[in-house]
Amino acid sequence: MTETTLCFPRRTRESTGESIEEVLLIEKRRGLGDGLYNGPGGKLEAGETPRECATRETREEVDLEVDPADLEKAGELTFLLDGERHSVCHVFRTRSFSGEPTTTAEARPTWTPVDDVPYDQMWDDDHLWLPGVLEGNTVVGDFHFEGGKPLDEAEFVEYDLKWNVSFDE
Ligand SMILES: COc1nc(N)nc2c1ncn2[C@H]1C[C@H](O)[C@@H](COP(=O)(O)OP(=O)(O)OP(=O)(O)O)O1
Repeated sequence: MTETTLCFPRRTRESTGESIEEVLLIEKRRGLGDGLYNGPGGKLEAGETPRECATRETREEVDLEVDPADLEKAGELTFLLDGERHSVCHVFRTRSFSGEPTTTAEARPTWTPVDDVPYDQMWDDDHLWLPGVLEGNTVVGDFHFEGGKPLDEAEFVEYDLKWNVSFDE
């Protein structure tokens, strides 16, 4: 069972008198979920906390600096494959970052209006939990996939969600 992270940087952009709420998404260019839109993130390395992992992955994937202490835990998602726990993903959001997101070999970043998130080009479970997370809620979820590895070729079959949970981290 693997622990992973996702980080969703947020900003409010002013444009011709309008405030536009945006989230930084990446188009993943390799690895699990290649070709899908997601937040920056990846697997925890030995000795790393989820916050440290989210910070490192955001730097490595899009060259954006976030401080682990500025990350707000927004979700804990368990992905099950054929009844076995495949991975647990710690989801963070933040409005505090420095630098400009940059395309790397791993990811192509795009500031995306929260009303225009391309759920049809994301993992099948994302439309169930990401809108609530982008509205400021917290969530714990179990997502069941079937059909064998890799996870991104398996079929999403069912889920269970609990909203507005508290996280100690
Ligand atoms: C199953 O649904 C998923 N939804 C979303 N939104 N994100 C997911 C799902 N399953 C996995 N992920 C995320 C979790 C991680 O951020 C990445 C996968 O990370 P992994 O580490 O396995 O893949 P790589 O980026 O190739 O590896 P590195 O850690 O070496 O960067 O997908």
